[in-house]
Amino acid sequence: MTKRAILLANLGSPDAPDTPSVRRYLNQFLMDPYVIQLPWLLRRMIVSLFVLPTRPKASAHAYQSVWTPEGSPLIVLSEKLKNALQAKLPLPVEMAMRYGNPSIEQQLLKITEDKSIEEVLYIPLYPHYAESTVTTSIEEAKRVINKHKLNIKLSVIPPFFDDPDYIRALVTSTQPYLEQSYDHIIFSYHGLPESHITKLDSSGTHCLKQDNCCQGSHPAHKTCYRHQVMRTTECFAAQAGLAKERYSVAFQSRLGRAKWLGPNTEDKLRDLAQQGAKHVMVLCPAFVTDCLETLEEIAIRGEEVFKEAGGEKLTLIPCMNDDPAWVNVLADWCQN
Ligand SMILES: C=CC1=C(C)c2cc3[nH]c(cc4nc(cc5[nH]c(cc1n2)c(C)c5CCC(=O)O)C(CCC(=O)O)=C4C)c(C)c3C=C
Ligand SMILES: [Fe+2]
Ligand SMILES: [Fe+2]
Repeated sequence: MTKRAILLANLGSPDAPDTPSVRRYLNQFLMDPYVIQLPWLLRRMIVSLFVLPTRPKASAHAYQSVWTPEGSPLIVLSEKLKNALQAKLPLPVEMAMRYGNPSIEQQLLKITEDKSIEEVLYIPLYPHYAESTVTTSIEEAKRVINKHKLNIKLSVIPPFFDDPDYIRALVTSTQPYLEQSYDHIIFSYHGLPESHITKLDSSGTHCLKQDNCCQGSHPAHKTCYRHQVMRTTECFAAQAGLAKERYSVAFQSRLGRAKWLGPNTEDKLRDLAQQGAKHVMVLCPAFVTDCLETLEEIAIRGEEVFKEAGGEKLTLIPCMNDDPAWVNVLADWCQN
């Protein structure tokens, strides 16, 4: 039988919540051509002239508000997930970050120290397809394998946005919150520039051409982030028995001047408060582990926006993190 190891891959955080560390992290992250999809010189100019002079300080401040004694929430929670999965499996399990540490290079080299490993089952921890998450993680793993001539087969778990096991785990981990009383739930997904989606539509006539283009089936949906988040929402609502008027979809974390997917989460929070909602709950299914974007952007800043507009309470529904239902799903995927 093939001897296999598991490598979970998440996005990554700065090494520390200070301005120089955040500057290094943002430089690595935003100079990735899959993230800012512009020619190198233009990307270099935008990152150096418009992002690095101011954003590292502001982001460091945001990171400080959620940093834990053990480190960045994203890294700490990813590590917990890895440990919970390792406890269920007789195979080596490692966790790597696309940006920062522990790097994909470091972890693939660690795995292949055991010369009997023949295959790495690679799990990018993103339910939905995007070049800025899934593709870049896979390409980085391939680069490392080629660079070090590693003698392993890389098998990749594809985006699992409508996988029934994933949906069931998401509903199970959310259930205690669904039982509370609330006015509305926002499914807040990380946003994307619209061009990241339209450029992958080989027909050139489908993606984002109409409001309802993401419904039904179309070959372009294999790489359509918007379709995939709509499917997750639809499957979740069906499984949890959520009525249509009790939830909506919005997109967070917009950056820069390009046109991003909408509606924007902050605008949605304001609208809901102005329509009289007092208690909103926010679920962020684009992330499987809590991170800056959930703990700071939604639970701290989102709550401020909601309250300033007249709302009373915002509840962030935690990501699946190391919930046993999710760990069991991952363990099944690893064994089959
Ligand atoms: C053009 C910029 C960005 C794209 C495209 C993008 C896509 C994208 N990101 C995630 C998941 C995460 N992003 C996180 C932080 C973060 N994202 C961007 C920019 C883009 N993301 C920046 C600049 C940052 C850093 C923080 C900041 O300065 O705002 C994180 C959290 C990291 C952490 O340490 O906690 C996650 C997770 C997805 C899923 C996605 C595309 C679908
Ligand atoms: Fe991001
Ligand atoms: Fe679409």
